Amino acid sequence: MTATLIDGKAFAAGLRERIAGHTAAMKERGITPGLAVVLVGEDPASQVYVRSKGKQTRETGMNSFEHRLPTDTPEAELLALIEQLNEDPSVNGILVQLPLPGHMDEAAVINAIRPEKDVDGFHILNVGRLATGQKSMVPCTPLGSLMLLRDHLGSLSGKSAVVIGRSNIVGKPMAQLLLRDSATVTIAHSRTQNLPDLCRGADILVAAVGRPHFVKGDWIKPGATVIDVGINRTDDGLVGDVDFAAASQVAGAITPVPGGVGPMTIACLLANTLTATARANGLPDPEGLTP
Ligand SMILES: Nc1nc2c(c(=O)[nH]1)N[C@@H](CN(C=O)c1ccc(C(=O)N[C@@H](CCC(=O)O)C(=O)O)cc1)CN2
Repeated sequence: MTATLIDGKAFAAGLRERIAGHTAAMKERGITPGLAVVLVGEDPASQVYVRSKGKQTRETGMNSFEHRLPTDTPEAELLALIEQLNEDPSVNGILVQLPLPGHMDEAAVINAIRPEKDVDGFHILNVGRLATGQKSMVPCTPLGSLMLLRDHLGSLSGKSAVVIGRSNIVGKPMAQLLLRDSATVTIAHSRTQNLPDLCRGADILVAAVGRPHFVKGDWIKPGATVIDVGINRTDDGLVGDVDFAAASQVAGAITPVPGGVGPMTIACLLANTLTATARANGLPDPEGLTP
């Protein structure tokens, strides 16, 4: 392997330490940040993520409120819970774990969260604010990826970036953040023609396509920085969207799976909760936690 390993697990641990410091300072002023996480159903991966979110929230000194609802919960009941959390002053951040059961309208549920408590950054107002360069809540996985990129590369200005994937959770906001840092951004997807050639021109390659080992080693520009957002459970265990063994012979730097972008997602959720708490209390945004 010739590429530098971008250690998201270590970076996330450092970020959580800084968040714990900010949280302790807030608590001295009588303010305790609170994060409410809502899980509908019993998806095994979601249960693991929600458990980790609660644990890490408590470890950083924040209040954690967990709400678990059965799979067949009527949407109206979930919306009523969100309304209750919107009104609760001890709750600064609200997250509804995705995916939701099929009978629920994801957009309606997300948009029921008060935008200033939308620590996922998925509410339509936060999406619009991010796209227009206004102060917003920023989706956690792209925010974490941006932090890793900046830490490794410094300035992203003028770099050529290709984002593979156009989801609302990762691909689109990732492209917005890269653009905001003055990278030249292309969003690619399953219908993009000549994808390997397109990727070969990228200084920064973000793979968020949800297919194991989709990006091959010979798609990578020598020396490029590769961010693998994929989390694919296979018979060989958890693998990313990038063929790591091959890509790490060509790339300049690469995130592993596990231990790359994944741990940054929850750390950035805590960062967003702290930012939401600061804003709710008329305090400046804590340093280094927002783009
Ligand atoms: N409301 C949301 N739902 C979902 C989001 C989200 O940001 N908001 N993202 C994903 C899942 N997710 C957090 O919810 C998440 C995914 C992965 C990890 C992580 O730490 N991954 C580890 C591996 C953990 C494992 O063994 O499974 C890693 O990559 O090292 C944390 C959070 C979908 N839903």
